[in-house]
Amino acid sequence: MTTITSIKALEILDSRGNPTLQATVRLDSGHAGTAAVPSGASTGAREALELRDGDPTRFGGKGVTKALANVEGPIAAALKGRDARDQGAIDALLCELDGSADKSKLGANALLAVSLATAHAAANALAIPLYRHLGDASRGFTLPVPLMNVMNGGAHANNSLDIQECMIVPHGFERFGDALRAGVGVFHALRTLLDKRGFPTSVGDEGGFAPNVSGTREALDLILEAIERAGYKPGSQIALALDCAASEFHDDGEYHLEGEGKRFSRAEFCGYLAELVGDYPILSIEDGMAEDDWAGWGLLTDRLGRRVQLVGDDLFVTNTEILSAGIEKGIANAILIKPNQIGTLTETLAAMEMARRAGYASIVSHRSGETGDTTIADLAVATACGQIKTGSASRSDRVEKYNRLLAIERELGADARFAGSKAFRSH
Ligand SMILES: C=C(OP(=O)(O)O)C(=O)O
Ligand SMILES: [Mg+2]
Repeated sequence: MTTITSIKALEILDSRGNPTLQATVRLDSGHAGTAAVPSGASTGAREALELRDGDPTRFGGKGVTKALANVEGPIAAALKGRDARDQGAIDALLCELDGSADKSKLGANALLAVSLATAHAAANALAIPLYRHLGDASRGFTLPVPLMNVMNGGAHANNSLDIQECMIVPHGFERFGDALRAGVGVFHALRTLLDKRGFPTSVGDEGGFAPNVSGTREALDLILEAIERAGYKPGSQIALALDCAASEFHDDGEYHLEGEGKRFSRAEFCGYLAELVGDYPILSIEDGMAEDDWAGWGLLTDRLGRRVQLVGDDLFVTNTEILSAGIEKGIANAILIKPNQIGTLTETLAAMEMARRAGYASIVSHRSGETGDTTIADLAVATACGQIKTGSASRSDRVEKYNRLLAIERELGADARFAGSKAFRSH
């Protein structure tokens, strides 16, 4: 009933207009599962490789013809006849087929599209939602707190803001739907406020506004004002989070905030972030130091690790080998989870489990180049990790994930739990 009979791939477009892969896995029962892979802009150097064609005359080298051929060729041949319910064995076979440390032979995009589509196919054949197929009903299903990126900067917009993401965190609510409604209310209030102050209200890659503010503080002041104008309490109901994506402005051992005209040593940048934490209700800072500056990460964790969530994205790239080294050294206290950084669902779940055992939080995340695929919403609920980062409320590629979470909350009814403020209590 769940034996794989065929695998097909389709080149589709992501939210930046670049080609990406969608795979469909069919089973002998007649059921099928489809999934599409996203694509990052501020990628970590140690991410699994996204296979691109490199032909500059077609989509500037970003074509996926080779990855598509790998799905329909060697991957389909090897997986035909396998049981889609055995995700671990399917993913192990995918890794074995590729055989490289960074998935560069077949491409992490080819592998992930098939890995996720297999999970969807199995769930469909079993007639259960994906979160039930991936999760453990005995642990219960928990809706995550949304980390909503309302102000875009860095590699995600062409404005003056060096910090890549300024997010709102609606954690002080009883239900996911209430938290989302509050977050969206702030987004609308921020649009009105920016318009009033003469800023453009066009948006960046993740759907947040992208004004030319004078620096991080002006961005955070505007967001705090929007929270109040929307009728919510900053801090206790809606807090703030940052993704510095600091690897993007780390050069020659220094951190350069070009938009603010400032350069910092690692200790000074640590001090800059500590002052922000002192002055604003910031719950979480992602990539506050560059991925190759582990000494900086040590400083930052010593200074702020007991007060705020410190998230490794480019730092850990959803990779258990790198995460275990970080845990050993005691750096950061949370990991961002992006399935396409590692290439299979099983390896993604392994990173989340390793984090959980070490007391590190996991935040399931989109990429800046997205599709309508909503797998990450089910993944966040299935693992009860408590947090999801999937952009703002103004682009359908982001809204799809929020709408999927609303549907799950409705479906779970009285069994639906919301992670709320508890998601941040470990620090
Ligand atoms: C989502 C992010 O951006 P990208 O997909 O460009 O890495 C991020 O850095 O957390
Ligand atoms: Mg990041």
